[in-house]
Formats: sequence, structure tokens, C-alpha cells
Amino acid sequence: MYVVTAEEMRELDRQTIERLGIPAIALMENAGRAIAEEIIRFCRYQAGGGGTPAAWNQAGGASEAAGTRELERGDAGAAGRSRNGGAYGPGGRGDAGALGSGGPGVQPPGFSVSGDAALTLEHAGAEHWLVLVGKGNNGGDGLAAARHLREAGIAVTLVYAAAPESLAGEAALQQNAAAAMGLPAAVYGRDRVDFAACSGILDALLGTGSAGAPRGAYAELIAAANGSGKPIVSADIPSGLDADTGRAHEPYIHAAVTVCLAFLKRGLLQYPGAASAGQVVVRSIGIPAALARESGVPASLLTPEVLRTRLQVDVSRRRSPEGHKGTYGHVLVAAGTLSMSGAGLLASRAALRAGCGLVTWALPTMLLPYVIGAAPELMLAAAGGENGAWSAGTAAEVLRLSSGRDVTAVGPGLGRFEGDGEWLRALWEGIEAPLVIDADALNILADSEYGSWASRRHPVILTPHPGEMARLARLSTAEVQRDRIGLALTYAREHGVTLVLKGAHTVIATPEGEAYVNITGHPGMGTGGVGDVLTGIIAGLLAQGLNAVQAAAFGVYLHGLAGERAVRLRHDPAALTAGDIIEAL
Ligand SMILES: NC(=O)C1=CN([C@@H]2O[C@H](COP(=O)(O)OP(=O)(O)OC[C@H]3O[C@@H](n4cnc5c(N)ncnc54)[C@H](OP(=O)(O)O)[C@@H]3O)[C@@H](O)[C@H]2O)[C@@H](O)CC1
Ligand SMILES: [K+]
Repeated sequence: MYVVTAEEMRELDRQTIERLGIPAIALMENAGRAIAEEIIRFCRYQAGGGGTPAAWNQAGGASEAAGTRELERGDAGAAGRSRNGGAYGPGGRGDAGALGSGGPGVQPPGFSVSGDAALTLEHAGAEHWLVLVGKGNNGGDGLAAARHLREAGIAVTLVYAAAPESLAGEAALQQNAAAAMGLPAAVYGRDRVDFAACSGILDALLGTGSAGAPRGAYAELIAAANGSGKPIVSADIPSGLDADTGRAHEPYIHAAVTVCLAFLKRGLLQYPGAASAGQVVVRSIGIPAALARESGVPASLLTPEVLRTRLQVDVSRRRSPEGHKGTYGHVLVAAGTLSMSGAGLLASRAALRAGCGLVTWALPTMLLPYVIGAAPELMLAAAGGENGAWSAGTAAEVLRLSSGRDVTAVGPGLGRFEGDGEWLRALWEGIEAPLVIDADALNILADSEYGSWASRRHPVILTPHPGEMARLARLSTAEVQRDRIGLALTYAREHGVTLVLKGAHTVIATPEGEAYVNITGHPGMGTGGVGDVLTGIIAGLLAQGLNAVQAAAFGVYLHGLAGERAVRLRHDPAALTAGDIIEAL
């Protein structure tokens, strides 16, 4: 699933209209219909007592059949499984439009009529929705949706943020149609608007054309909608949100559901915007995904389907019946000090659990006796150093150990030491295999002008958390978090590395200028050692022959999935430790 900026979305709109000849009004009609269907589904969900996301998913099979793709994560085993299967049919609510009520077999043979189930709502009379209409195309989408809601028997009142006569283009056409249908309308500031009397609010104030903090009537309507306590469904993005960065301009809509149109907007994956969107549903409006591919849209959501089809990852992780430990590669981990030995141990154990054949853990010599037997599957290699710490002189031994290994991971629990810049440079320039750089090794890199180091034939994967990223990019952490996708794309391209920017919705960016945004994981994973586990997983996958982007993306995906599984086993997210994630792999 592609993830776009407002600018990219406008270009795709333009190409659909100009190259394919599909009129803008047709796209708006599709958008309005999709929004109305999702509101109806939401009404059903609420009438059923609300509840879990699973209940929300079941609240309307027909709209799924029409192409809804929710931000839902399947596990790798479910990769590509269609969510549409069996969606159309007696689904607890979908029979409202069917002719005849006698059950199977009573209809005349060869004659079957079914109604527009997705646009039909039992007990619609109990609903009254306010539709907040901005003067751009987002407002036009809302007006088109309002007509469908009215057809479904739902009472609607339009609330214009600006004088209806100020709408232009397709939005003006929608305004005329709504007026011709006699939809009740109020203009904010001129007419009284009773938020208390409605059952829900459609936010069609501002979309991808929004700039800066909402002004005037827009700001007042947003504040009133939030203050009403009524559920809000947002058209495309919650009004007030920056569609690209997820920055939330005050005031901004707190939505229960966001019906995102055509392609996922970057701002819906980046915080704090991601938290204000509620359940995100992406609905097709007739803009072909092929256009996004041809135009080189760089960002995608990391789904099992993307892993399988775009990245060509074997998500089933098949093992060869003839395989042996030599088949699955050998990882060298250079990590750990006396006070942080656990980081090296976690990374090494995670590499094994990721499926590689062998792992050698290189560590300061003095540390070795203490960790013997901690993980009997590991091989240990004393690398020298002093007092259980690394030293510049250990580079030669790490280089020697790396020869014949399929990948080297360096950094977890490494600490800083005299000459560490030259130490890392020797590894960077000397290791003839992929290199995964994490933790303290990233800080060493940040203090080095590594652009002047000899270029490598084999890939480098950097796995910074936002603080490490800030040091690498010479920004503040807040600046890193302001637009994680944009920064990751730029940094990876400029430095020729595969970048894994960790945090909620980890971003994987490639030197070729592509980015993948992960949505597996759990807030309970914010605990020491979790990053070391990820480093080990990525190294373990590289050793098995995955290329840099495959290993980084699949590693991040599996790591998040294992975190979710570990939280379920633990029952309390706060109790999760990094070791639990390894066990859940
Ligand atoms: N194009 C297409 O074919 C399709 C488009 N689609 C839909 O259109 C949406 C994009 O529509 P859009 O580009 O018209 O912009 P939109 O978000 O409605 O807002 C623009 C208006 O808001 C105003 N305004 C801006 N900032 C403001 C602020 N801070 N505070 C107050 N006002 C502010 C600005 O006024 P101005 O400042 O220019 O006077 C202008 O009038 C997109 O999200 C999707 O829903 C889909 O149907 C697919 C087909
Ligand atoms: K909106």
C-alpha cells in the first residue's frame, strides 16, 4: 500500500484526470460514496455496542468487498490472504436490500436482486449527522457523502464553514446537488448549530490542501466538534493535521475513524497525527495503484503483501529439506562490555532465533569467562581489550574473525573507547560482508566524517533510535520526530545506507530512495535491550542470504510481531522484557 504526501496525491489526481480522462467529479463521487459507506458501517458498529477493533471489522462486510483496505496487520503466515473472502452475503446486516425474505430457494430461478447493502442502515432514523463542510475539495467529498447518507435514511445537516457561494469547481457542483436535494444547511456564524442534537459528525473541513493552523470558522468548528463528545469521522485526514508530517496544528480534530482516500497519507503514520486519526480506513476512489508505481512514489506501508510481492521476501521462511547449519549462514557479533554484556548476548541469541546457522560473539577477553554457558548455542571469541572493555587494538581481531562470516553486527553494549573512530573505520573499510551498525557504534559514526571513508562493496544497515538519529543527522530529537519518513528517505539516499529509524512506526529507508513504514509492534516494547534484539534479527536474516532491504524490512516486521505475541503471553505489557521477544520469535 503506497503512502503519499499531499504533493504526490495532487500529482496522482492530475494524472488520473488528464492522462486517464476520468473527470474530477467522478473521483469526488467515489470519495463521497466511500465515506458514506464507512459512516454507515460505523453506525452499525456502534449499534452493536462498539467494542473491539475485531467487532469494527465485522460491522460491514460489503464495504470490504468494495475494496476497503484497513490498516490491519496480518501475520506473515496470513500474507496476502484476502480480507474479502466471504464478505458478501448474510453478514448479520447485509440483507436489507435483498428481495424476498423466505431464505434460500424461494427466489425465482435465475432472478436474484440484492440491494446496496453498504449504503443501507437499519434504524437509520435514530441517526442525525452533522456534515462540516470546508470550501475546498475535502468539503466537496463531504457533500457527496451527505447525499448518500440521506438516501440511507440518515438525517443530515450541512454546516458550511464559509458561505456556500464561495465553493468552486467540483465542490460547487456538489453544493448545488445538495441544495437541489433540499439537504438542510447552516452557515457557521450566521445560523445556530446544535452539536448536542446530533449522533455523529463528518469532518470534511480541511484535507490535503490545508496549510498551517486552522483559522476562523474552521478553528471554531473543530473546537466545537471535539467538545461535543460526539463521534467524528474524518474525510481523508483529521482537519488541522499536516498531511505529510502528522504535525497537529491546534485545534485539530480527534477522530474516531478516518476514511483516507486513494492512498494512505504520510501524516496518518507519523505522530502525533497518527494518534488523532482513530481507526484508519483507506478506500479506493478510482486512482490506479499503477500510477503511484510509475510516478515513483517512494513510501509504502510494510504489509505481508509488500514483503512478498515488492520485496520478494519468502515470508513463510521455508527451510530446505537438505539444509544444514552451513546453509543458513554465520553471523559475527562484535558487542558487549563488562557492564553491558547483556546487549551482546541478546543480539547474538536473537540472530540464532532469526534462523541463521551459526553465531560467533566476539567480546572483550576479560568478559568471556563470565558468559560461558549463558547461551550454549553460541560460539565465543575473545577479541582482546582491557578490563572488559574494547580498545582500538581489537580491530585486527574483529577483522580476522569477520573473514568467512556472512555478516558482522557491531555496536550493542560496545561502549566508547580511545581510538574508537579508527576502530570503526577499520571495520567499515575492511569487512567484506554486510555490516549492521547499532547503538554505541552509531554514536562513533556520528562523531566521524564517515563520508570520507573508503566506500564499501557490501551494504551497511544503520539501526538508530531517534536520539542516535539526531546525533547522526546533527539535529535535535524533536526535529527527527517531526518528519521521520522524510528524514529517513533523505539520510539513506545521501549516505548510501539502509536506514532503520526505530520508534513507533519504524521506518526502513534504502539508498535507492524507497521507504517502508512498519506497523507491527506494541508500546510495551519500549524497554532496554529491545533494539539489540532487532540488530540480531536483521543480522540473522542477512546471514541467510536476504539482501539489505529485505533483511531490514522483514526483521523489523518480525520483531514487532514477536513483541505483540510476547505481550499477549505476558498479559501485562509493562512486564515485557527483551528476552521475551526472542522467545516469541
Ligand atoms: N483534487 C481531487 O481531484 C480530489 C481531491 N480529493 C479531496 O480533496 C482534498 C483536497 O482538496 P483541496 O486541495 O481543495 O484542499 P482542502 O483540503 O479541501 O482545503 C483547501 C481549502 O481550505 C482553505 N484552507 C487551507 N488551510 C486553511 C487553514 N489553515 N484554515 C482555514 N482554511 C484553510 C483554503 O482556503 P484559502 O486559504 O485558499 O482561501 C481552501 O479553500 C483531499 O483531502 C480530498 O479530501 C478527493 O476527493 C480526491 C479527488
Ligand atoms: K477532513
